[in-house]
Amino acid sequence: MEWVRGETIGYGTFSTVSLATPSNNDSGELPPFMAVKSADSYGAASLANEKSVLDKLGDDCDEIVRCLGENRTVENGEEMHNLFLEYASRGSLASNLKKLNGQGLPESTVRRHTGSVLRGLRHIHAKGFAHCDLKLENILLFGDGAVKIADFGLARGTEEVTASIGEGVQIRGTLLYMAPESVNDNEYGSEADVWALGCAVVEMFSGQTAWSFKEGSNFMSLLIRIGVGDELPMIPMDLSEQGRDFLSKCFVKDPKKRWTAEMLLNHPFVAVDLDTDGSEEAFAVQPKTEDVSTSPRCPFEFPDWVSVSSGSQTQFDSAEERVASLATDLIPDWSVVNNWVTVR
Ligand SMILES: Nc1ncnc2c1ncn2[C@@H]1O[C@H](COP(=O)(O)OP(=O)(O)OP(=O)(O)O)[C@@H](O)[C@H]1O
Repeated sequence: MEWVRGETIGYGTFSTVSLATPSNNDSGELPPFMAVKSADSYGAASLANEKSVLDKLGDDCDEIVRCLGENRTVENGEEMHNLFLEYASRGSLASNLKKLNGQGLPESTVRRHTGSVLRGLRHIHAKGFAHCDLKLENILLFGDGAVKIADFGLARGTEEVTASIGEGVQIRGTLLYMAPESVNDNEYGSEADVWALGCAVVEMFSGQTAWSFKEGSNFMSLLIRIGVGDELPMIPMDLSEQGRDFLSKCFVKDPKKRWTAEMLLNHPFVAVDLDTDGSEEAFAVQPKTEDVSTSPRCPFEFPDWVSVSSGSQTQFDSAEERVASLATDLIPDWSVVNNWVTVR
C-alpha cells in the first residue's frame, strides 16, 4: 500500500499513532483517512499480536476498530512496523473527558457508550479472547457516532487465563483498571474486562477514576485495596439506581460471580435508553445471533507475553503474600503518564 504519514494523533506505551492517507486509492478500497500505529522493534510483538487478534475477531462487529492492513517502512534508518486502522475522528473517550475538566458525561450518553462497549466485549469474549487493557484511552469515538474498542496489543486467548507458570509475578494493563483476580492470581480472563468496564463507566459518569489515587501515592497500597479485603471501587451516589446496580454486578470480587458481558447487555442500565425528557424508552440491545461459539475455541498462542517478572517465586499461599511480593525492588518500569500508572 502506498501511503503518506500525517500528523501524530496519539501515543501509547508501544507505539505512536498518526494520521495516514493512501496516496494511490483509485480502487476506492481504502478510506481517505486512516490511523497508522507504528512501532520500532520494541513494540513489534505488541503490534503483531494486535493484528493477529483483530484478524481472528473478523470484521462483523461494529464496536471493534477495523484493521485495514499492515506494512513495514524504514524511517530515519530504523525499521518501523505499521498497522493501519480505521480512523476515529473524534478521538478517545479519555481525550473527550479531559476537555470537560473533571466533569463527567450525562448519564444517557454513558448508557449508550456502555452498551456499545458491551457489544464489543461480547464479541471479543465469544471469539475466545479477553482484551486485557480496557480503559477510556482505548475506547474510540467516530464521526458517525459509533463507539469502538481499540488497542488489542495485550489481548489474549481466554483459554490461557492464568499467566504462564514459571515466569513469576506478572502484571499487564493499567493498574487502576485491574481486577482483584489479576492482582491476586495473575488471572486475565473475560471477567477482568467486565471489572475494567465498571471502572470505565464510573470514570465516564463522574470524571474521576473509580479508585481514589493521588499522583505520588503508594502503588502498593492501591494493589492491596484492589486485591485484598472488601473495599470496592467508588460507585457515584448521583448515578441512577439502575446505574449503581449495574456497577454492583461489575464490581464483584469473585470473578465467577461477576456478571458476563452477555448478562450485562440485558441489564436495564443499557437495555433502556433515557430520553432527554427523562422518559424511558426501550431500544434494541438484542443479543446478536452470531455464528460464533460462546466458549473458547482452539488454543491460541500468545506470541510474546509482555510483562514484568519479580523473581522465580510463582506460588502464593495468600493474596497478601502475592501483593507483598509485588513490592520488591525487582519490579521495573512503573510508568506514570497523565496520572495513569501503567505496569508492563
Ligand atoms: N484508530 C484510531 N483513530 C484515532 N486515534 C487513535 C486510533 N488508535 C489509537 N488512537 C489514539 O492513539 C492513542 C494510543 O493508541 P493505542 O492505545 O492503540 O497505543 P498503544 O501503544 O497500544 O497504547 P497502550 O499504552 O495503551 O498500550 C489512543 O489513546 C488514541 O488517542
